Amino acid sequence: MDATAKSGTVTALDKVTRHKPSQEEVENAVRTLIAWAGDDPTREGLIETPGRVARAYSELFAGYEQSASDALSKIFREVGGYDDIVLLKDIPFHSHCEHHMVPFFGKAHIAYLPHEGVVGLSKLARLVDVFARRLQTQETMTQQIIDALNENLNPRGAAVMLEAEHMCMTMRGVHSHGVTTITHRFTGVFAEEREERERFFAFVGKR
Ligand SMILES: Nc1nc2c(ncn2[C@@H]2O[C@H](COP(=O)(O)OP(=O)(O)OP(=O)(O)O)[C@@H](O)[C@H]2O)c(=O)[nH]1
Ligand SMILES: [Zn+2]
Repeated sequence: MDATAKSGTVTALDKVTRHKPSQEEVENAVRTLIAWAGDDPTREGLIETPGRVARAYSELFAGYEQSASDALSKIFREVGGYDDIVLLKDIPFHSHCEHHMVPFFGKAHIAYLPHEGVVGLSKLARLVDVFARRLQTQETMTQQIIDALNENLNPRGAAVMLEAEHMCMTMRGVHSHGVTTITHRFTGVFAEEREERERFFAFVGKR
């Protein structure tokens, strides 16, 4: 799959493979940016910076090497017949906007109504991380998370809400501080039944 496929829906569940530039190419690119910003990439304080930035990028964009289906592959079917809502709220995430490559960060709230079993709770936080650690828009990330839930868990319903602050609006450009962007998607029973949506909003404290 090429990098453009990641903004799709179902195909977004898999790892994104693409030509990976060499370490030398990456470090040269960072040197160019430092010089373009107006500093001297050969001065002592900056000499190791290109290597550090490359290591930091490996971590911040590790999501390209991961897949949502790996995170959600283990299903527990023995839950004593439990089939009511499973909701994780306030899952912290940090991502980067694809327009400016500047951080946006906030909280994700995820719920599903089990059908064929449940997943380990930590896996839902891992799922958010897989997509957060890529270049994103908040809308795409919201859609990718709910697609992954539906694809891997086949739940009776799924709900995802993200609330985030975008540094590209705070630190530059319009300089609007304290703005929270909220995105949400509902599928299955959550999309069909207002009562279920209300329950979701009540649990996440948005009612
Ligand atoms: N819809 C959406 N927009 C985003 C997201 N992150 C950043 N943006 C916006 O992307 C837009 C890019 O607009 P452009 O006009 O192409 O770029 P720009 O000149 O840097 O825009 P300004 O930020 O207004 O200075 C801006 O309005 C950002 O606020 C996101 O997750 N979703
Ligand atoms: Zn931006």
